[in-house]
Amino acid sequence: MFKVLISDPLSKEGIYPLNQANHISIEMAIDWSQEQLEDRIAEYDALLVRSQTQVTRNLIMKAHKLKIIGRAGVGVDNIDLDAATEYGIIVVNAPNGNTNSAAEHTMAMIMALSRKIPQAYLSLKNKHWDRKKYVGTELKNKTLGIIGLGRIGAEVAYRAKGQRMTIIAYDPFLTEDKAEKMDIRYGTVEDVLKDADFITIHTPLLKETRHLLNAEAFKLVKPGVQIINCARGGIIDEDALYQAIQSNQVAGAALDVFEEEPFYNNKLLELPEVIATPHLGASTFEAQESVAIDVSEDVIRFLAGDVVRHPVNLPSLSKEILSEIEPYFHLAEKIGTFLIHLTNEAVEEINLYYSGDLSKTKIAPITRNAVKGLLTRHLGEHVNDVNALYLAEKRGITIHENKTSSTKGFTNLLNVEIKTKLEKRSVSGTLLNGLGPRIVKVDHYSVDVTPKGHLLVIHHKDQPGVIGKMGSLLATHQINIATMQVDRADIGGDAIMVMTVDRHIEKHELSAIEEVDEIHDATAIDL
Ligand SMILES: NC(=O)C1=CN([C@@H]2O[C@H](COP(=O)(O)OP(=O)(O)OC[C@H]3O[C@@H](n4cnc5c(N)ncnc54)[C@H](O)[C@@H]3O)[C@@H](O)[C@H]2O)C=CC1
Ligand SMILES: O=C(O)CCC(=O)C(=O)O
Repeated sequence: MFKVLISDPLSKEGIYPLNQANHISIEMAIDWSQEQLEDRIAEYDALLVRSQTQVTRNLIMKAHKLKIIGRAGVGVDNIDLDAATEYGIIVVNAPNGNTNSAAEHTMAMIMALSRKIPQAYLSLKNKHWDRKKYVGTELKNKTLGIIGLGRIGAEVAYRAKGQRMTIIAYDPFLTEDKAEKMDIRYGTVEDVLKDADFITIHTPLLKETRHLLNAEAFKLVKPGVQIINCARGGIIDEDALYQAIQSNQVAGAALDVFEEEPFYNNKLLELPEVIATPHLGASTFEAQESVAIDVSEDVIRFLAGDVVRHPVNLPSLSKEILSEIEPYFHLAEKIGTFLIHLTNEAVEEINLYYSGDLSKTKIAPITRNAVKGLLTRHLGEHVNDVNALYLAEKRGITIHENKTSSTKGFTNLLNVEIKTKLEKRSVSGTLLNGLGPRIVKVDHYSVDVTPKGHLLVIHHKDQPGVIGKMGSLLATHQINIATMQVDRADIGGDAIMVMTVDRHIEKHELSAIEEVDEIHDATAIDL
């Protein structure tokens, strides 16, 4: 039974798939303090959050069973992604479910700001009928500057065009061509700051976007500009915004997000030019149901061993590419496991050569599986495709991926080579149509081995009688041979035997094998 902990309010309808799933139990922790979370997190396999729970390194370090963190929403700035990756925990989010709601909220904020609706409502509630104080600004023919033209930014652009606004946008991925197709003006951040009557932000909170709107930026804006932030607190320097409003450089601001959340005191709210909502951009029934369904389904998929749809700390793959490369994951991992048993030295370099069909496909996920196979022998089962490359890099192991056209007669071939201070070892494998994975080369020896079960790899001198001696020796230890492959460099030279046997071979049995004169070494590999 997998235990899922939900620590922020999620839509009941949205978590229906989790409630229905076999082998999954759900526990709610909406009212738990951070200390309670840290005390109990070790019991859970999955954690589902919105933006409130702070998934810190400290929490992650205590989450010994945790395999997946689901963020019901877009921004993952409340999750320590580096720590999650380091501990092999996959993070998934729900990037599409709240786009519409966040864009609609932004439009509501732009209109409320331009027509001073919240201020007028408050005044009326306080029994004042004041029509002079609340004169607004039309949106028609005004310029809306959008910083961050991703999913939400683009939806805001479409809607603002409905208000007959002119749009200027900056996004590092926006090209002039794309802007032209969307019928908007392409500009730099400075262009947006200088030309816009309203500026709305739709970037994630990142190192590069922290305090993107700061005192320097407010010096560049059109006097009287109005600012909207429905993305993340911290993208605007709140002190600088306060000063800019007080000096009338900025006429007003509509804020859904703040540097510190939740808060009960923020000096910006003392300014009559500022209107605000408590992080409500995604708070609609539709968005909440949709994001909760998306993360619940990804958690179910992941716990069932299937591939997730919206990974944050792993590149996501289209269905087509995944179905093409997934069969190689198993082969790559087995090659890695086989190979690491051929050396007792520390690996310094891993070279992967992809040829045939493999040279035409996306190889990074296959590499991760090979590295996972290589590292698991010494680092244990916590190595997975999320942290394999990170763990290799931490250990100073360099990884080189190569695509080659030479197929050596195979339609697809993966050759993995490791280098240590003293030696270079390599194993190649292929996926045979209809027959599954095969190991076809061990160093320079050709073999044909199904990478499955208990293997015994023996390096020996090519002499009459060695194979017979091995058969009798294994028989005295009650070890049954299922398959055997032999290859040699030259007649009477070095040779290899790769056997599949019916059970795990113990250390003392390997020592007995190595006592045979013609045998150089014997290695047991369980795949
Ligand atoms: N208030 C709320 O309840 C909600 C807030 N959000 C926030 O909105 C943000 C945006 O969401 P989406 O549009 O779905 O994400 P997205 O990933 O589709 O778009 C973000 C865009 O920002 C751009 N960007 C990154 N750095 C930039 C920079 N320095 N300058 C300009 N553009 C930059 C990216 O290239 C990308 O196109 C989220 O990261 C989240 O923090 C999202 C949903 C609800
Ligand atoms: O969970 C929420 O309501 C916040 C949504 C949000 O900010 C996001 O999806 O990035």
